[in-house]
Amino acid sequence: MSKIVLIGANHAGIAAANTLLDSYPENELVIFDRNTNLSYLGCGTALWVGRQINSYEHLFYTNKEAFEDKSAKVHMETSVESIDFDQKKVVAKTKDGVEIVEHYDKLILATGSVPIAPNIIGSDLENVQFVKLFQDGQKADQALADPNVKEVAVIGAGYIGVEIAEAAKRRGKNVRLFDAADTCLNTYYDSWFTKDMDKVLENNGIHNHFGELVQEYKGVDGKVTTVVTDKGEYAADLVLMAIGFAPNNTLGKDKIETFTNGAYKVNLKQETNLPDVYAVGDCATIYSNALEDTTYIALATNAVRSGIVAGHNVGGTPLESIGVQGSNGISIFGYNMVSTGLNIAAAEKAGFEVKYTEFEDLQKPGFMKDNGNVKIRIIYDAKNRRVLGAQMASTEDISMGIHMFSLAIEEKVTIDKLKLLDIFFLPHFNQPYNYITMAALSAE
Ligand SMILES: Cc1cc2nc3c(=O)[nH]c(=O)nc-3n(C[C@H](O)[C@H](O)[C@H](O)COP(=O)(O)OP(=O)(O)OC[C@H]3O[C@@H](n4cnc5c(N)ncnc54)[C@H](O)[C@@H]3O)c2cc1C
Ligand SMILES: NC(=O)c1ccc[n+]([C@@H]2O[C@H](COP(=O)([O-])OP(=O)(O)OC[C@H]3O[C@@H](n4cnc5c(N)ncnc54)[C@H](O)[C@@H]3O)[C@@H](O)[C@H]2O)c1
Repeated sequence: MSKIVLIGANHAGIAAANTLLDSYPENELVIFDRNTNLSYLGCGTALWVGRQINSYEHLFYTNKEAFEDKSAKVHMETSVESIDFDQKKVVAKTKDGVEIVEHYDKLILATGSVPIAPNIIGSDLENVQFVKLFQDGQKADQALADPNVKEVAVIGAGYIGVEIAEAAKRRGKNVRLFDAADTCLNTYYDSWFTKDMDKVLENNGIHNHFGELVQEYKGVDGKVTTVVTDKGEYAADLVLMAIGFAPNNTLGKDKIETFTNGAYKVNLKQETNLPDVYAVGDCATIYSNALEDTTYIALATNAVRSGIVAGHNVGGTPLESIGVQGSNGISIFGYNMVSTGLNIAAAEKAGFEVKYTEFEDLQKPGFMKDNGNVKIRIIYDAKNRRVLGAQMASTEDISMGIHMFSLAIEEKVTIDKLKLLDIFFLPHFNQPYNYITMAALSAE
């Protein structure tokens, strides 16, 4: 029997805890989390704040009691302040200032990520906030309910920014979306796709300010009123900041080996360089099959999988992660985009000699009603023809197709293997000369 201490009870920590409690109940598990809630699905923030779903109630999928029922000791609203890795001891403080000391045989760090705080004057003004925690969602929701809040500025047109800009627009606000890059979602998609999403945003009334750098927030009586950029000044009653996540590495950064961005470096078993210390989710690195190297990708899906892997290793069953492709998707005003692996910029940055093939067509035969256009691009290594990435976009639900490319990247499939791949045909779903086949066939 081992005593296991787990720090952080959100998606990664929960997956690790459930794996341990369900498969290795003989161990003792102590869980710490500094928040009031656990298991909040951030992916639902924009849906709820934008009133595409009525409330936040179902955005939590478990609670403290569920872990206590399985005999875990759970300390909520208790922040771990320090770890003595030599003495195998963690020191935590409850919200009332009471110190708790726990020794461990094995430690799992699941402390997640923190939003990157841009260095902008006036960031401490009222109604300037991040969009990460449930509490952030509540604050944004309340601000949007205020009829005096008419102008909303969103900083960062990545996944959170684009989603929350849509939400604010759905709440009837005048929305400006700022990004340093010259298009939205630039880290996930090539401009052939992002330019379409830029148009979708504009057509739905969002003002895109791309290639524009925010420099200052000005306010009156402590409350934000204005966003100042290198190109102009704009009224803003609410500023929502989303320029990415950084790993929350405060507890271990001095002792544990870290990646370039500070994430705890882990191997395929989620082990850090310190014996009996594991790291999972957004605070840790991950192995990318596209890069064939270690990288950092903050996604709930990765968090859950890494938590399961760590849970088994800590429990005593050796298990290696199979790596990830960073598969992701977004749906904005009915326009869907999905991607996996590397886009062209990321592949070139990683040193690949890149080729790509693309195709655009109706999803279904022309005689079918309710039919939409589909765009697909497949990126491959010019030298060994290995698939490195894929992107697809449509008003249709094309989401499931990207999983095939995820597996293709994982299994190092070449573009040529996809040319005559057996893909079924039924008019309700696709065309006999479907877009995946057509893109692959036309690869140079
Ligand atoms: C608005 C939004 C939308 C998103 N949408 C998606 C999506 O659609 N798909 C997707 O795959 N991903 C999405 N993500 C990303 C996803 O939420 C994160 O990748 C995921 O939450 C990572 O889980 P985690 O458990 O590693 O870290 P976190 O969720 O950051 O959790 C870390 C936990 O550790 C606790 N903690 C930290 N330090 C301490 C300490 N010292 N003591 C005690 N407790 C501590 C925190 O309180 C927290 O509960 C979204 C994120 C946001 C914010
Ligand atoms: N649908 C999904 O899968 C989903 C949804 C939300 C969040 N997430 C994940 O959560 C994490 C955080 O999301 P996010 O949207 O904060 O990050 P992100 O990395 O998706 O986007 C950050 C954006 O901010 C921009 N940026 C960076 N510095 C800037 C600056 N100084 N000024 C202006 N713009 C700047 C970047 O160009 C980028 O477009 C990501 O890993 C994301 O994948 C995923």
